[in-house]
Amino acid sequence: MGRMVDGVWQVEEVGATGAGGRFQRTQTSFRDGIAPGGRFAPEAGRYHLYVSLACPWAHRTLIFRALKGLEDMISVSVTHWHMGDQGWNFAPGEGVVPDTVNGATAMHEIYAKADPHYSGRVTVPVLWDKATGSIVNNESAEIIRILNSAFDALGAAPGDWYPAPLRAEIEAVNERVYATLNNGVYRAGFARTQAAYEEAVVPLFETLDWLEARLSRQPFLCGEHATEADWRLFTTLIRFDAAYHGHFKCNLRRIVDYPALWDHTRSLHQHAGIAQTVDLGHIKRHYYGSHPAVNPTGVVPIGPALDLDRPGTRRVTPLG
Ligand SMILES: N[C@@H](CCC(=O)N[C@@H](CS)C(=O)NCC(=O)O)C(=O)O
Repeated sequence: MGRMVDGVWQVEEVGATGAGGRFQRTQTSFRDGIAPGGRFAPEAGRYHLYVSLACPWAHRTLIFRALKGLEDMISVSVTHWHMGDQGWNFAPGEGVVPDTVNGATAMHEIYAKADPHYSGRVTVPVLWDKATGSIVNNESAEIIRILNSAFDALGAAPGDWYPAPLRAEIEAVNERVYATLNNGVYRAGFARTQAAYEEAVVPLFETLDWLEARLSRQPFLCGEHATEADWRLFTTLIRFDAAYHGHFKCNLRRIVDYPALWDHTRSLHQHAGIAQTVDLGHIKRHYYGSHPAVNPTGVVPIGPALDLDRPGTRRVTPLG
């Protein structure tokens, strides 16, 4: 684990903390879009995704690549699950897909190639442009919106997961889910004080209760149709019982204890192409193995036994 300072990799401890032992996530820095006539134009074969199968933010982008049928248009490299001194890297391992685009052995080389003076965190996902040799975007919330529509004219699969009539509601749900759940699990897990932990974990379970009530009334977060908001929730829910419940001490309840949330999770997991984006082996080995301050032995639990194949009852279709 580490960060870059003026283009040079520096090793540092995982889970950088701020005031009062609170975990603080830093802003991402490459924020371009893909649009006809722009610096980054839509083109089949031009873009490449760097992901970790363990990472919930990277997982969103793999899901959108699958939803939009972009597998042949956008290539992918998958990092090793273990984030050690070199950060995300391509050491050989089960499910690792090496970097055939830049031949990098670690992700910090990709950031240095995009900007030789880059300072900041080296995170996944990264959307890379093979034509200019640079990073288009490294913010998953923006990458999934790019994938949702930028390749439609080139033959991407139909389906708008961020439809105009539902945008305000999607944003409102995203805001709460991001703050208390997607990022809330990290705030609970990386807290260095009892107060910082409780400050994160209490609202986290309030949000799960709120979501359970919502999903008991309607199949998806914004009504009858699945949207981006459901997929953003899904990447946290699918990791919850396997990693966050134990490793990050989010253990008031499990997702399998919430009938509607568990059904929602299984329904999304069973949607075409999605199960192939989920790797619980990478997920468990990454979390339990990469955070020595949280789990010094690095021992990975064998459970839980999750029946992800029990049929979900919600039919996953976008509005548009
Ligand atoms: N805002 C970013 C966050 C991505 C992120 O934090 N990814 C984690 C992996 S789950 C990472 O790469 N962390 C490495 C680090 O912070 O050094 C996004 O959503 O794309």
